[in-house]
Amino acid sequence: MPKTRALIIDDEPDIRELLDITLSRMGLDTDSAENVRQAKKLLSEQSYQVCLTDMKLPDGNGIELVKFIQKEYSQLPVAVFTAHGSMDLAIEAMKAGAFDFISKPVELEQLRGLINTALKLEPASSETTNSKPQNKAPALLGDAPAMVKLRKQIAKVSRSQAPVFISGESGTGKELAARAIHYQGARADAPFIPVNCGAIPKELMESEFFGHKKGSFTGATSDKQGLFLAADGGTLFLDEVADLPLDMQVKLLRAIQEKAVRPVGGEQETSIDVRILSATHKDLNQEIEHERFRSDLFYRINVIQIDMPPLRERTDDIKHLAETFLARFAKEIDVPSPSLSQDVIKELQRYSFPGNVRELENILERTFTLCDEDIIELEDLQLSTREPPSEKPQHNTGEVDSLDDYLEDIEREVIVSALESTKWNRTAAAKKLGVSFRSLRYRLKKLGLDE
Ligand SMILES: Nc1ncnc2c1ncn2[C@@H]1O[C@H](COP(=O)(O)OP(=O)(O)OP(=O)(O)O)[C@@H](O)[C@H]1O
Repeated sequence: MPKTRALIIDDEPDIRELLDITLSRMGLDTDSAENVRQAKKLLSEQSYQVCLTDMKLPDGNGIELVKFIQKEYSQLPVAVFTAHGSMDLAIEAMKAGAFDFISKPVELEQLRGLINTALKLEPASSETTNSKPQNKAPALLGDAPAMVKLRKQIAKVSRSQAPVFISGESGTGKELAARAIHYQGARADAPFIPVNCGAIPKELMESEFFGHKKGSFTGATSDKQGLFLAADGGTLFLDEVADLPLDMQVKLLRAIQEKAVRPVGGEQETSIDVRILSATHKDLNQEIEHERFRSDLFYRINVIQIDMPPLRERTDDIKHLAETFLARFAKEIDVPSPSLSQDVIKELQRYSFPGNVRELENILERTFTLCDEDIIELEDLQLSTREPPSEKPQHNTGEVDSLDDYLEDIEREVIVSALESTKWNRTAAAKKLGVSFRSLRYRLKKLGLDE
């Protein structure tokens, strides 16, 4: 079997030698070039699996070379060396298509990590449909041109280590897109850690992100790892990133730039290798204008931006999405999937869906639960009477930790009481509760009471 081959481009002989030794010890064959001209020649003669290039070369610069490789050898991951602290060039290189960057002086452990990640990349597929299973990431459905473009974009950025910022209205599938990027990329076997930045109490934030040492504050009864370390080797998804308080934004920026974290109450920094994906439904430019979000952090996390299209702009996808959701609900309780009447489909296509795909999913779940017929008709849908959902509350102000859990507890209590009073006769209990048998069966399953 041919050995894996790497191309090293740097005009300093010492660096070339150091890289050559390190990569050879990792079992790679290497070639080196001291300028762009030599590099292009080697690229035309040999096939490489990874390429490392310096930024400043005697006859050109690294970014031009990255662009050239992107165009001519798009399968080849190329990483650039940057002077320590010159984040601007690193970001520019990643925007141009570099797979990653590494600061000089090169830390060998970081270099090995980078090479290993690059070698895990499978050849890019030209596939833009969703027939390919994305193991742990549910498919991003939709054949509208915007969705086809989006999946292409995701396939491309999943081959890079660049931070990606995902913008889009609530419920458009931002988390789903983040999962797809992670599970299609070289980090798929490492953890994907999603964190809702708006849901962490302010005073616990630092410890949640960076961990803490036992005894560092009241309540710290043991060491805690923190989200960055939990995501080491994998991806940290900062959902609702606009909700981070300003002081936390500073600390986060530092951790991302230094690629290291220090736990609360700890002395030592630990290096981390985490890809950062982030999202918000808010307009971050506006947040920056109002000084609620730091522009330096935005610049750092928004190396590549992906925009999720709202559902009302791709109405042709609604029928397929709706049928897929119904089939899933039906499968969960092992009944045949009902179909949608033409009027229902038209009505759904007319509706503006302020809550996007999540709202469509919720509407259908409710309709499926309440309707016993094989065909769902307009009156089952009750769309026109629906109020657009209001903004999600940003903080829980009352004593309820989660409204969903709270409502589920009430639902469970009422159902159990009805079942007890009917000696667990589900048909009689459904009647007593004024719901259909199928609806009760669905709820029992959802609440884990179906045993
Ligand atoms: N294109 C799609 N195909 C299939 N399901 C989708 C699609 N887009 C969104 N969904 C589903 O809609 C729901 C909401 O998606 P998701 O949580 O990813 O949205 P979001 O943009 O992150 O929402 P929020 O801004 O509220 O956090 C999920 O159940 C998800 O599976």
